Amino acid sequence: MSWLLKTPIELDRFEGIHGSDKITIRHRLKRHYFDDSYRINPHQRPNDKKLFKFWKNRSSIFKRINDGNIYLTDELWFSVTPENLAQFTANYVRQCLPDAKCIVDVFCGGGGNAIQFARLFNKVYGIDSNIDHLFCTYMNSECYDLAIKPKLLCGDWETSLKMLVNNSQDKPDCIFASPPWGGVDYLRKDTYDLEEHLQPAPLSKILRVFLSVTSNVILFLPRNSDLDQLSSITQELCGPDEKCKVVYVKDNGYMKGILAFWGKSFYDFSRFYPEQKDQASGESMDGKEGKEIEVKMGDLY
Ligand SMILES: C[S@@+](CC[C@H](N)C(=O)[O-])C[C@H]1O[C@@H](n2cnc3c(N)ncnc32)[C@H](O)[C@@H]1O
Repeated sequence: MSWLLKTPIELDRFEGIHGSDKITIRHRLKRHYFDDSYRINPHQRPNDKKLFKFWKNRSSIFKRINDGNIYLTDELWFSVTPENLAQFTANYVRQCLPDAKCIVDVFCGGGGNAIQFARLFNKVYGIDSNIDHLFCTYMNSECYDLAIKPKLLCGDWETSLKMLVNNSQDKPDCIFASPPWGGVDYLRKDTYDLEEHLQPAPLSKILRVFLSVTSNVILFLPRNSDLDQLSSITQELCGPDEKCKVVYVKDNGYMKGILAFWGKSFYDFSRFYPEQKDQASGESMDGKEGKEIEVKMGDLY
């Protein structure tokens, strides 16, 4: 079993794994490394036909995917945040929080967002309960030439976040999360119920936990999310005067979802995007209306 000792995986990039979990996780990571599990051959269609449309648009997921060094599980094909959008989000957070050092990406998946945050912030943590996804984040970070690599925590979102806050000297300045929307059927209904369908917990629970750590929170949610619900949950948790800013984000002309922002630093949208005023679909800020923006490469550099 000497290969167990020789893996080039930097296990110290995986934080807070302990006891028997630690041994299982290390073993899994090493096995994936030596089997080269989940590496995408960009020229070969996925076996599952349902993934075909994602494969056709693969360079919008990771622009470097055609170099052959990107890793995805079947689930990640449709859940990684497209690179333009992840880049836009990271740039926007950087502009709004110029002094921020530490960002936590809860539900980090294959690293779409975590990688873009790591380009701009000193400390980035990624949390996910799926070790195969964390392996993909690790490998994908390698091919993005990052000076700062995300630190990864494997475990349930709430326990891992608490562990991070209690055991680390880094105080999160902002939490970003792209929680699972419950599969590709999320558009079947006109309005997406954020309390009933969001996983792994209702919006109010996720938001309550996040806001107990930092007042700067961003969630990536379905485009048909119930905005009245967003508004009432915001007021219930933050008080009647607090606001949630909603930005509708498009990529390639296609509406990908909404970014919901909590925290005063995120309010003044038009300061950064005066040219987008004509596209605004409302005055935003109270969670009932939102602005719409086409995400482009190079925004906010
Ligand atoms: C939509 S994906 C995130 C995609 C990510 N933003 C990216 O760009 O790659 C949601 C992730 O949540 C993770 N997840 C689901 N339930 C979880 C839980 N209870 N605790 C932690 N992670 C969880 C899944 O494994 C999945 O990787």
